[in-house]
Amino acid sequence: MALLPVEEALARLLASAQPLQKTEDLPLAAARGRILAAPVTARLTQPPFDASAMDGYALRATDAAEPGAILELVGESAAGHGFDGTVQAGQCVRIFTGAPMPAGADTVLLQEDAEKMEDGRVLARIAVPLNRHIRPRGQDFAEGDQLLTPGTQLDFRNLTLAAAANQPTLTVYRKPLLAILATGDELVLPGARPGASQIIASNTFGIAALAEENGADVLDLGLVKDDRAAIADAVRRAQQAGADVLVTVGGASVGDHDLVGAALQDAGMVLDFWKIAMRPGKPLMVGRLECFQEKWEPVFRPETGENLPISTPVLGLPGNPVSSMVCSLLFLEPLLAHLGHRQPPKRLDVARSAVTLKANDQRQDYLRGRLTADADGAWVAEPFGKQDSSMTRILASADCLIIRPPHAPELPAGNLCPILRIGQL
Ligand SMILES: Nc1nc2c(c(=O)[nH]1)N[C@H]1C(S)=C(S)[C@@H](COP(=O)(O)OP(=O)(O)OC[C@H]3O[C@@H](n4cnc5c(N)ncnc54)[C@H](O)[C@@H]3O)O[C@H]1N2
Ligand code: MOO
Repeated sequence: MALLPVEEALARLLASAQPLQKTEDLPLAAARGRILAAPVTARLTQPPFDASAMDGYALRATDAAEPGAILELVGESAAGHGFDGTVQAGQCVRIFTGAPMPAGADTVLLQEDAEKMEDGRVLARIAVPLNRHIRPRGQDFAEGDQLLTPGTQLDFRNLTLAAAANQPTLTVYRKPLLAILATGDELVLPGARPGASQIIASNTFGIAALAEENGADVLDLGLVKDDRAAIADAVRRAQQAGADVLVTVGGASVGDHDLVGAALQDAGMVLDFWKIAMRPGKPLMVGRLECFQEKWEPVFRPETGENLPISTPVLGLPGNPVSSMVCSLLFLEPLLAHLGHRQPPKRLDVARSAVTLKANDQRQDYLRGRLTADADGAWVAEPFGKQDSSMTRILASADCLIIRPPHAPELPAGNLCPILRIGQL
């Protein structure tokens, strides 16, 4: 059977999954990184009044048209305490940054350009043009303005704006819930003393970290033995918890103990595809669990007028840690972004290969490599000599995956090749 190309597999996975519509209201302080689900509208006009942008004196520009004008000081306007009267001809009011402009005044004399005289009057050393250092009412936004649109990822910039718009809570999309199930009789948790033939289960931790970086919550279903009934039972736990995505780890290949595909189908998974033209990660399995939970409302599609049942995507990842992580980067990350209405990180880049890359076979290869910058600041990628998909230490040292398309001819050193950046972006 021909293996499915990576791009086609990803397109099929994304096409079968609908962005989640569940929302929640969060206080501003808890909303960082979340995706807005409803527009943010200004609940007031900002600034709410004409305000001074500097410390100085508010006056009428016609009174200080020439340097050397002398003005009578009649009061003070401070932030939070405006001046109640009206500035008349020949008068000025002490004013501070952010304070309301008093009625009658139409400009501000900077404190550094003024001199307080012994008799209490104020000398303007310079001519003061009209409207100096005034922030007009509504300069930032007006009540009712739509300031942020759904789909915006909330960060320090737009959270400041939402707060200024007097919105104490924001409606955001709920985080997708990813359930992770690791299978294998040989697995024990980190910290345990492994018996003969046992190994430490590491994949869950990397997958969970990547999922959380991509805006998901994680439900760790723990370690499950190579047993169809036990695996199917764990799948039901994921469904009962309302998981939006299920990831299984291990048991995806063809060995006698690779039972995950059968167990998932026992639990109601409809298989979409299995085995991809990629290395590492060939045994990746993708399917859907139809769900019957009441809390999962059907999705209404206005384009077609139909109600679709919610179906939960299932990714069956291969057990080798590097295969698991490469499949998570290529498939789980874009899937979670799609479900959560967010943009996945921009990992695709190009680099010059530091070595000659050999001709490739039919599987798209993702070689773990190190990145350095050349004298011009362009990336140079060097693959590690060993590419075994069990080697976590090499994965942890890798800054990139060098992509070798199917049937790519030999690429002499110094030529450009596509890469996925996997270190700090
Ligand atoms: N005859 C064939 N054998 C294999 C094929 C094949 O096409 N024909 N494919 C190979 C490829 S490629 C991969 S990748 C592996 C994937 O196998 P499985 O998904 O069935 O994974 P397991 O056999 O369960 O485990 C593989 C390896 O990874 C370790 N493992 C499993 N889970 C974890 C975990 N949570 N944390 C850390 N390590 C884990 C497991 O102990 C094994 O060493 O199959 C090849 N075989
Ligand atoms: O494709 Mo497996 O993922 O070689 O290691």
